[in-house]
Amino acid sequence: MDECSLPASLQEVLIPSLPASGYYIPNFITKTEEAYLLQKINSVPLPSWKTLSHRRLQAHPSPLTPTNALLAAPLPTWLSDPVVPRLLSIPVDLKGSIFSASPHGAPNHCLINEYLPGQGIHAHEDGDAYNPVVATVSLGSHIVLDIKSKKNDTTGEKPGGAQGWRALQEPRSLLISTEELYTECLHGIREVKIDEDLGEDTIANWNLLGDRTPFAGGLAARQPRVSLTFRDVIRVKKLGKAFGGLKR
Ligand SMILES: O=C(O)CCC(=O)C(=O)O
Ligand SMILES: [Fe+2]
Repeated sequence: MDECSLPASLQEVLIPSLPASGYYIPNFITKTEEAYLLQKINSVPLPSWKTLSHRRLQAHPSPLTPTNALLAAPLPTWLSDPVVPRLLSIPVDLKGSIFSASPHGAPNHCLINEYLPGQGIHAHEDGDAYNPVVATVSLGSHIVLDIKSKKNDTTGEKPGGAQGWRALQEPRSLLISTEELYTECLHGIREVKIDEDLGEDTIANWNLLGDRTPFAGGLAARQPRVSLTFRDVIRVKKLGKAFGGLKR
């Protein structure tokens, strides 16, 4: 079977144990769409990749400027279709989409990260260049995203304990982080080849997974994984302005 399955509303796929709104949709894209996206991503000219010490990265339509603005340009169609219209078709609480309240009503930027087994990303926040919604599609492998609160609570304890929370993202799934999950928490991916201790008590979205069988033994070996992270950059500069005004 090669079908995607969408919920009638995002509320149906809210991850209940996270500190604020996180949503998880398994099988958000099909295997055919996953293969197509991977083929397009891997056929870009090599200089389009920015190689970092623990992953490599493409930014579409372009990297942000030093002042965190986006030079106005559409996302490439191969990347936005069908993912973005599908994402916007899911209502939140039966009205509007998860991007309705964001400045452009839709994502205008996508960072593509590639991780080999054993690679990851340190705990960080995505910051205020973006409207606080990030929609991540996973290709090629599962991953465990570690989430922790930035602050201690009033009792001096860290919400979520020292471990924080863990979200398991299956290949072809969509994970959305918004509200305090975006603004008050850090997220990262451990640099391991095998994810361990996977189960109902340790994985926040365990009951929302599409297929728990690959993780039922509590262990899962990672494969190369590519993530598409769609966001709305708040400041967009028209090209004429960015180059000091080409019009006379
Ligand atoms: O690959 C992921 O799922 C996370 C990537 C990420 O946190 C980022 O690009 O800011
Ligand atoms: Fe991030």
